[in-house]
Amino acid sequence: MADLTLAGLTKRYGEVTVLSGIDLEIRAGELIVFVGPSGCGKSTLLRMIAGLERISSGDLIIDGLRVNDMPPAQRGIAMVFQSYALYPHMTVRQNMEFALKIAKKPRAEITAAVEKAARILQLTPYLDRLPKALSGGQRQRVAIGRAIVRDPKVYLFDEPLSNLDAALRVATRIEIAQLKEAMPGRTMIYVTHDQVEAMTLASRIVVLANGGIAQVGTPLALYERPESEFVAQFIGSPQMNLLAGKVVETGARTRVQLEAGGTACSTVPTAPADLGLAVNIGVRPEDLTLTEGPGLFTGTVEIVEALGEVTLLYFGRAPGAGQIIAKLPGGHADLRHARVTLTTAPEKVHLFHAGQSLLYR
Ligand SMILES: Nc1ncnc2c1ncn2[C@@H]1O[C@H](COP(=O)(O)OP(=O)(O)OP(=O)(O)O)[C@@H](O)[C@H]1O
Repeated sequence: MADLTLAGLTKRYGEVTVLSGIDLEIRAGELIVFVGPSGCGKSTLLRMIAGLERISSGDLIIDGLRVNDMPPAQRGIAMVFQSYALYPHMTVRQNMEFALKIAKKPRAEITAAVEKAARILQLTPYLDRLPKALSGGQRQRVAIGRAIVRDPKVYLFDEPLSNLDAALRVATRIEIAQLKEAMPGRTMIYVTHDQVEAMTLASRIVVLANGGIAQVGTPLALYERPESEFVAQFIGSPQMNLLAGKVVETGARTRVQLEAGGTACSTVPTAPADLGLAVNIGVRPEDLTLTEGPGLFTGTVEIVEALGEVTLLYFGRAPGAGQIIAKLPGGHADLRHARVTLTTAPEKVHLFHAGQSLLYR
C-alpha cells in the first residue's frame, strides 16, 4: 500500500522548465492516468517518480517519506516500459527471476513469486521460451511479470500497450484491468495517448498541459464537467465542437446568439452583467441531433462516415467555429451533401469565456 504526494514538483533542463509546481495526492490503490499533448512532460513526471530523472525542486513523498534523493531500487517502485526491455538471451522464467536473484532472495521464494506471477498473467506455458518466440502481447506480459515478482508498492506504466496492434491492445488493456482487480491496494500510475485506455483504466485522470496540471478527476467528471476548453477538447473523441457567440439572455437560463447563425440555450444561470459577454459554446458530437426547426447550427454535410453503430457527419467550417462534427446513432449514410440543422438539449451545452468554463470551475 502506498500513498504518494507530489508537492511543487518541478523539472528544468537548463533554462527550459518542462514541469512547474506539480501538486498531486495519489491514494493507495488508485490507478492514475497521465494524459496530455505530446511533449507536455508525462514521461518526465513518471521518470521523476521512478527516480530515473532528477527532481529540480519540490518534494516527492511516498508513504510519508521524502524520497527525492533515494535511489530507484529502494523506492519500492517498478516501471514497465513501452519497449518491454526484456533480456533476449534469457527465458521468460530467467527474465522474471532476474531482479530477485540480484536481490539475493532465497531460491524457493523466487520460484514461488515467478510461478504466481506467471499464473496471474497466464504465462505458465511459456516460462521456458525465449522472448523471440513470443507475441508482442506475451512479451509485454513478461515485462509486467518482471514488475509483479518484485511486489512493488507502486507500478509505473509508460505507454505499455503502444507497440501492440489494435486487437492485442484491447486484450492486454483488459488484462491490466484484471491485474488491478487481482492486486487491490497496489498503486499504479499509467501514461498513455489512448483515450479509451485512459477512460477505462483510470480511477482518476490527470490532464497535463503547459508544464502544469490542467485538471484532475474521474474519467466521467472530466468528460461531463471540463473546467476549460482545453480539457473539454482533449477528453472525448471526436473532440467537442466549439462555436463562438454572444450572451443575449441571462437569468435562470442563458441564451447565446452564435456567429454561425443559430442560437443555443443553456440551463445554467448567468448574471445580468454577463449580457453581451463573448463566449464559446461547446457541444459534444454525440450530443447533437437532427431537427426540422430552428437549431444551433445549419450546414451542409461534407463527409459521412457510416461506422455501423454510429455515423459521423462532418460539416465545413462555420463562422466563429472550427469543423463541426455530429455523431448520430445508426445509419444516415444518405446525408452526404444534405443541408441539415442540428440541435442539442440545453443541459448538454457547455459555456466558456476566455477558455475557462462558466459552468464548472
Ligand atoms: N534530456 C532532456 N533535455 C532537454 N529537454 C528534454 C529532455 N528530455 C525531455 N525533454 C523535453 O521535455 C519535454 C517533455 O518530454 P516528455 O518525454 O516527458 O513528454 P511526453 O509528454 O511524455 O511526450 P510524448 O507524449 O511525446 O511521449 C519535451 O518538450 C522534451 O523535449
